[in-house]
Amino acid sequence: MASSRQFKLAKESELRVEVGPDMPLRIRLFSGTAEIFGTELPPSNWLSISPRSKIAVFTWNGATIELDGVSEVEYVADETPMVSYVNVHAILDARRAQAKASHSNNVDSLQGPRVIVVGPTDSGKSSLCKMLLSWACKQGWKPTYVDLDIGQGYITIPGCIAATPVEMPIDAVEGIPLEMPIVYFYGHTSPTANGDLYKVFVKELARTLERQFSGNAEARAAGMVINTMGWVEGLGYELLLNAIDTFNCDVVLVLGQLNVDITGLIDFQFLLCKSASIHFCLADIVLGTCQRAFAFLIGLLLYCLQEKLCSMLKEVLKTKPKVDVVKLHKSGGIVMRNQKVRQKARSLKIREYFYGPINDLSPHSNIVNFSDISVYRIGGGPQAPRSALPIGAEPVADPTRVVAININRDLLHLVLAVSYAKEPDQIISSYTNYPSSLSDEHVIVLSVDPQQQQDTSLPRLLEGRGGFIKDRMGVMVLADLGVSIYASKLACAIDIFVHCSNVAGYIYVTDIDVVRKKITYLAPCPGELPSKLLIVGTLTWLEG
Ligand SMILES: Nc1ncnc2c1ncn2[C@@H]1O[C@H](COP(=O)(O)OP(=O)(O)OP(=O)(O)O)[C@@H](O)[C@H]1O
Repeated sequence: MASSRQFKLAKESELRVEVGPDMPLRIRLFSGTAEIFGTELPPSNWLSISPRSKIAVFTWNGATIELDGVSEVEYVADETPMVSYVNVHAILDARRAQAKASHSNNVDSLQGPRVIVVGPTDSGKSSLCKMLLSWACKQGWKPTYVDLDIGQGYITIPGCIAATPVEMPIDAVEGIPLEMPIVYFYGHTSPTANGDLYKVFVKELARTLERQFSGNAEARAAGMVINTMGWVEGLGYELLLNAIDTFNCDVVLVLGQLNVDITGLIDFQFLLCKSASIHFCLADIVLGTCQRAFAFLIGLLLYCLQEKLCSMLKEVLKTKPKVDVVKLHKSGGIVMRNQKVRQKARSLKIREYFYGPINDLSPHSNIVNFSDISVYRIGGGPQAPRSALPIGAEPVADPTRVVAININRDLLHLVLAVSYAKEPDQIISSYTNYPSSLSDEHVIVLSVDPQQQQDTSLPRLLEGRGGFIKDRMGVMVLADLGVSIYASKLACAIDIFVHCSNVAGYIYVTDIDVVRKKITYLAPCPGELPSKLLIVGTLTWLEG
């Protein structure tokens, strides 16, 4: 659909648009008021919406919207879940005010709402997060956005766990301005690559935010909005529970309930045929029926997943009366994305990092010698020798071990993170915190020097460097780095803290010259890298 055209929206309706793959689409508020995912459109100005975007322009009181350029799909829908979303916002707003008042009155200071949005893939989690954040900003709050979605990360690039304060409604084109985001580079787009490392980063991020909140009552009262992955079964579910617990969440919003908007589907069907004056032929009817049946089945699947997720969460969280689990409809405008489309979305997000959301940035190509940088992978390598493990236990890979890797052509087309760490052992380091008195809560297997296997005295262990903690065979295992393991039936509760370095940014490897030992990379800005310590995962990108 090309050329300029207008849509008159009645109150509480929305214009849904899917931009084509090649050209941006221009959009303008002609009259009335309207918003894109919680951010109001400025009057009269044309906005350029990036290719492949799918957006909804919603109006509370009625508006006329003008479009200019090519789109794949555009239609108006008057059934939306927006009223339920804004009701959630109103409750969160009241809790923020309560938290602020408790701080000013010097009574026991309450924390602002910590909302986690969960649901299957394509249930509208990121869009709802944007709305809740933008509406909160409109009321003058500065909530913290936490993005745990390594598959379709919004704050920087996929493969990261990140957080940033949001100080103004999120720009529909440019996204969140990133002043000082906290970013940990996990390096993979699936948690199966290293689920333990994912948890380590989640814990570290929660701890860092907690520290910031303790010195900033305003940010604490504004609370957090946490986006999550769409994987809600098996390990995905375990990681959700872990996140709810680690961030001390008190509101769990479960998205995905079936709300099949039949009129929307029919409209969509018309639009697919790309003609307003459509003449149904048999093929159209068959195609339409298949699509409706397919959409219905997908909807049913989502419904089952959401029902199951919601009842599982309610059951598990019933011991925590302060946690509200709320089920919400997903919007009928969301189109399911297949693996290929999701991969393309990831690729666009990485491109956006280097070139900007509207191609307004110029990345720089640089060349360095192999000897000028060091590349590390996190995870892998044996945790401890078999001889040092408890009888019957198998050595496992250490999820937080930092391993130096050889630079070779395997790095080609990978995205690497530039660590803020000064030394390799600062990329991830850990320490233990022993309680002042012992309790019977845990049986701990602690590590000691293999040469002195009988030396299991606590003072000696205090000198050791902690590794990671893992629940195995009903015991907690603390594997020490450089010191191997010995089972000692000590009854005590200990905390292990893992400190991870934030990352400064990313580079993309465009060429490796093994003969001249030189690496060519793309960086967002010119000049030397802020650190020579780089982290690699499995995140690839093919430019173009
Ligand atoms: N009301 C709507 N109308 C049209 N498109 C929409 C609407 N709401 C969301 N979308 C689009 O649908 C797509 C999926 O939505 P969103 O990213 O919010 O889902 P998600 O659950 O976070 O997905 P994922 O599981 O991949 O993280 C996005 O491109 C989003 O812009």
